[in-house]
Amino acid sequence: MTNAQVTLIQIDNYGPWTVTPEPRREVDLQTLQSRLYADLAQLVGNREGYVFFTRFDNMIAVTNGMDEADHALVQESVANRYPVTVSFGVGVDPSPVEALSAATEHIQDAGSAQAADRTEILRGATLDPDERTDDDVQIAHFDVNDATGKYTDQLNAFDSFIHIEQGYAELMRYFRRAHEGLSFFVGGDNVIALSPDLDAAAYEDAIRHVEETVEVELKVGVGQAANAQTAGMAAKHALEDCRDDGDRVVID
Ligand SMILES: Nc1nc2c(ncn2[C@@H]2O[C@H](COP(=O)(O)OP(=O)(O)OP(=O)(O)O)[C@@H](O)[C@H]2O)c(=O)[nH]1
Repeated sequence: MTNAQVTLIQIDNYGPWTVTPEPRREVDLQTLQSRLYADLAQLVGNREGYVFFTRFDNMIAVTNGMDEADHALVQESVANRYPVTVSFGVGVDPSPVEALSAATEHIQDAGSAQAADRTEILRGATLDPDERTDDDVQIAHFDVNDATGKYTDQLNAFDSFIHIEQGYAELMRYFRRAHEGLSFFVGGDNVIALSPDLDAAAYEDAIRHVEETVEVELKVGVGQAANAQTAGMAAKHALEDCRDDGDRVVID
């Protein structure tokens, strides 16, 4: 049974900061955002979690295994390195959507994303160590079939990008609505999803829907473990099994 611990990461008062005292150079904002993401990926990754960049000013992390003190250390590290701070809301639930909703409520209840006096919030409960199990996190690693042969080596780079993004857009919407999973584009032709306890039929259904709707063919490897890193690595191996055997879905 899954029990996802999801942390919403929000840059504090970032909108006003980007235009104070006047609009800041876009290249500098892009650099700050990508470096902050990279640092968070390391800080959370070193504690066996995953971070997804989503909108960059809001990022979503799978933090099973991290307690409140771990979260506070990450916040402190960001505050020491950057001209901005981050707030964290944490939620736990068998459904990733519900966990993220709880995490979001904690942040929203503390004040607006653009309130100067709402900084470095850390709210919500982490999973009690006694309640942790070896299958709290289900991770699915989706990949477009032969993206290189069909798109990258055939079309111009922008048209390839449109195909990949359309596949992602349809998957993210459908998978959230039909199966309560949260899927995130992670680069190339890859999408990683945080799922509730799903079986192969659910993944078959999602892949069929995307293929029928936007004609993008996917395969998926699925892993389940105590934390995101271990589950994600199992998912990658399952994806290799898909490649070897020509399967669309392999659950580790
Ligand atoms: N983030 C991430 N990106 C990956 C991973 N594996 C591949 N990629 C990216 O995806 C691109 C396409 O690689 P593949 O998915 O292996 O190639 P493909 O042409 O789709 O072939 P098949 O997946 O075997 O059907 C690569 O150029 C990388 O950018 C991964 O594990 N994680």
